[in-house]
Amino acid sequence: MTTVSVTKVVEFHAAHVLSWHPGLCSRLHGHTYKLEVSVAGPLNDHGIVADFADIREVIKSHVLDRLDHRMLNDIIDNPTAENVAVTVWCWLHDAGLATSQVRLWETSTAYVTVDATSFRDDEIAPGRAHGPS
Ligand SMILES: Nc1nc2c(c(=O)[nH]1)N=C([C@H](O)[C@H](O)COP(=O)(O)OP(=O)(O)OP(=O)(O)O)CN2
Ligand SMILES: [Zn+2]
Repeated sequence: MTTVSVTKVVEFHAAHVLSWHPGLCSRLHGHTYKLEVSVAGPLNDHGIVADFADIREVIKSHVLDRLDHRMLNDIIDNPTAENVAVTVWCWLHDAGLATSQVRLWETSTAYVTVDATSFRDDEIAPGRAHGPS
C-alpha cells in the first residue's frame, strides 16, 4: 500500500551553552528552534495518515512542555542540535508516536535530522530520562 509522510512543524525558544565549543557557542546564548516531526504510513478511512492536531498534541506534551523557554543544559547533557534531536526522537518514540523523521533547525542556516533508519531503541539519549517538569 502507498504510504505518505505527514509533517508537523513547531517552534520553541531555549538557551544553551556548548562548553567545549572553540567559538562563541561556549557562551550562554539562545535559539528559536524549529522542529519538524514526520509520521509516515498508509491512509486511513478518512484519507489521512494521522491528524495534524494529534501529532501536535504529542509534540506539545512530550517535547515543548519539557524544552520551551528552558535552559537546555539542565535537561540534556551537552545540548548540541544533534543531542537535542536524538532526545526528542526518543521522547516521541517512548510516547508511542510512529515517527519517521525528526528535523531540528537550530538556526535558519543549520539543521540536523534523525530518521527511523538511524535510531537504536536501546540508545540512552542525553535527556531521555527526564520527564516533564
Ligand atoms: N554540529 C554542530 N555544530 C554546531 C552546533 C551544533 O549543535 N551542532 N551548535 C553550534 C552553536 O550552538 C551555534 O549556536 C550555531 O552555530 P552556527 O550555525 O555556526 O551559527 P551562526 O548563526 O553563527 O551561523 P552563520 O549562518 O554562519 O551565521 C555551533 N556548531
Ligand atoms: Zn547555540
